[in-house]
Amino acid sequence: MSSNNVDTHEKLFRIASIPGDGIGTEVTEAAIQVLQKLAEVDGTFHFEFEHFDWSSKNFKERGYYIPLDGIDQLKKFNAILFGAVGSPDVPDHISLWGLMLPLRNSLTQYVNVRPTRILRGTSSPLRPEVCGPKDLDWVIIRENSEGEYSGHGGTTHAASGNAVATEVSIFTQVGIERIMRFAFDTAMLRPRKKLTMVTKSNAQRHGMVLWDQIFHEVKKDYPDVETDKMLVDAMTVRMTLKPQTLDTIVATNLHADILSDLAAALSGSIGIAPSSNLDPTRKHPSMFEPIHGSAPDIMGKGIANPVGAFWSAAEMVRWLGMEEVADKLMQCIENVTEAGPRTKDLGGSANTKEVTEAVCREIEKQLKR
Ligand SMILES: NC(=O)C1=CN([C@@H]2O[C@H](COP(=O)(O)OP(=O)(O)OC[C@H]3O[C@@H](n4cnc5c(N)ncnc54)[C@H](O)[C@@H]3O)[C@@H](O)[C@H]2O)C=CC1
Ligand SMILES: CC(=O)C(=O)O
Ligand SMILES: [K+]
Ligand SMILES: [Mn+2]
Repeated sequence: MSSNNVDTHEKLFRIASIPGDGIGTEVTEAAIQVLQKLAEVDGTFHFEFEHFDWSSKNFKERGYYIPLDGIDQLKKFNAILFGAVGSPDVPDHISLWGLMLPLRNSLTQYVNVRPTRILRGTSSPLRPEVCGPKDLDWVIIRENSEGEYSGHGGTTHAASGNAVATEVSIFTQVGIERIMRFAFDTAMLRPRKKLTMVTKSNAQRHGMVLWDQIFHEVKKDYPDVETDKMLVDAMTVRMTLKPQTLDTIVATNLHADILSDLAAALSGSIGIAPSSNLDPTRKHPSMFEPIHGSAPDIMGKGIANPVGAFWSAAEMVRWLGMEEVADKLMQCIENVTEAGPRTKDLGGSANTKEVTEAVCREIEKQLKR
């Protein structure tokens, strides 16, 4: 069927786009271009994008990131494509708590899935004998709603010259159990059926001990999953020196935030790493974004690697139920990481636009019916 002959049976997906700041806007625009090309060439589904200008620039003018009815507006969409938030002229805790974290919290996106592997044609900065192309293939399941990013705490006594600040981590049985079950379910779907749980339950003696206990309980329901546990400090060593011993990983909000940036670097670049902020109940839309931030050091230059945003878009397509299309999009992305053009972080000299156009050409070539 030609793309100008619209069939009423074609699926329509309504996507909210929140590009945010810095390179978030650059890679989101690129991802939308790729998704539109995908829909056009495949011809069995459509995307309708609505753009939300919830940026730091508008925050400075209006005094808010998300308008009062903003979360309700988002609830009408099938999914959300997010860029990044953060600007040198707004304190980072204001921008993160003005946009990113309220979205994850209000839409009960309690899981953050962060897969990492070495894409075709790229390599790890680790020595080849430590990490060959197939030696790093992980999925990090990050708790995305509580823990160290609960936002509870305060500052007092500032005027006394001895300020007191608390940053309270909150761990709940419900929150821990649901992330554990998601992690075990994820491990079950992977060939190695292997789950490593990360905590710091030697020094953090309450919340992390509860993590250990609940992990132990939930494990009984998954006899086919091979498990082990690591303290987060030692985990950084194992990720770096024995990457092939890991597969699925579950960790708290903070620990997994840090470990996933490390994972991205070990797989070649922060610029390729995707994430899915999921509401597994599907009551609310889930949100897809590269794991990187707004990268003020390279914003406006047009050189950001869009691959992390493309991979996130592929995960969105998968979440919307189109497994095969998602796989094809990943193949197209990897055909480009393999043959080039590549951006500077992957050792090339191409800009965002050139990589985006190359992926669009691959889609034309590979998906033409
Ligand atoms: N989910 C979000 O919206 C996140 C927002 N942030 C915010 O972003 C701002 C900058 O944070 P940083 O700590 O500098 O982290 P960052 O991820 O923005 O940048 C770290 C380094 O990686 C490079 N980089 C990141 N993405 C890249 C890409 N696609 N292509 C090529 N190079 C890339 C940057 O140029 C920089 O040198 C801050 O305001 C921070 O709060 C940070 C992380 C996540
Ligand atoms: C905030 C942040 O760094 C992240 O969600 O990855
Ligand atoms: K991001
Ligand atoms: Mn992060």
